[in-house]
Amino acid sequence: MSGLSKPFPSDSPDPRRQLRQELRRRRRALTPNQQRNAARALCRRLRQLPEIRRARRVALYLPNDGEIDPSPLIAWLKDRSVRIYLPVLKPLSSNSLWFVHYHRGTPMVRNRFGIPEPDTQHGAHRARRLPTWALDLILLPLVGFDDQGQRMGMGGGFYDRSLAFTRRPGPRPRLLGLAHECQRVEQLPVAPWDVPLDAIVSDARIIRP
Ligand SMILES: Nc1nc2c(c(=O)[nH]1)N(C=O)[C@@H](CNc1ccc(C(=O)N[C@@H](CCC(=O)O)C(=O)O)cc1)CN2
Ligand SMILES: Nc1ncnc2c1ncn2[C@@H]1O[C@H](COP(=O)(O)OP(=O)(O)OP(=O)(O)O)[C@@H](O)[C@H]1O
Repeated sequence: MSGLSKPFPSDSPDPRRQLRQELRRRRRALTPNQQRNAARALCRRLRQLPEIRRARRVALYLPNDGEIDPSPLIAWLKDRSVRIYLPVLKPLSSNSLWFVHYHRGTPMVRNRFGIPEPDTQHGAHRARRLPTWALDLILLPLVGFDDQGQRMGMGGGFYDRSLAFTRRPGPRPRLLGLAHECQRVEQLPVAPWDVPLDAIVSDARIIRP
């Protein structure tokens, strides 16, 4: 690897990586009871937001690694005839995401990180995939956030790559980042590829940048 593409010399630890580890450790330390209460408080807040009340097509995620759980919303969304989508790792290591319709009976497989996702090996998947610009709303899992509305993810750049188009004019989904309140930090560094969010919602607050 050339020295230029390396953000930090290999003999000094990357501070972003250390912070990510610490924030992931915090959310994994939450008890099942704390997780359940946080998910309820989060979903109560989300149900009040215009972004979600207006949406017909919503992408969410199945929680992993202690992430705050948006799945209590699923029944409410279905009652409103909202179509639900899940992120799927795009094959051929482009490190970006597809969004695939998720319903009762969707065949699921575990991706390379062990997270269940709709099985795109099945012939029907093309029809169930929606171009990302056509979603009304994406709920993104966050590892960290700050009061300015900046976010940090798992570090793969999957969401950033998949949402880079939102900086250009044209139709685009609203973006809400979701996190536990314990993932809030004073200030996160901003990277040039970081896609701005419309809001961040935790179990304790809503931040609109
Ligand atoms: N629930 C959920 N689904 C999601 C994401 C997410 O963050 N949360 N993603 C958001 O991008 C995508 C998957 N991205 C991920 C990126 C890294 C790791 C992860 O655990 N990395 C390990 C290293 C694992 C390995 O390389 O074998 C680690 O950092 O410890 C997991 C998911 C799509 N689906
Ligand atoms: N639009 C993009 N095009 C190419 N590479 C990108 C893009 N966005 C991010 N990346 C790369 O992805 C890597 C991870 O980015 P970063 O640490 O910001 O991830 P993250 O925001 O925590 O993850 P995620 O977006 O999956 O939630 C960076 O090294 C960056 O170079």
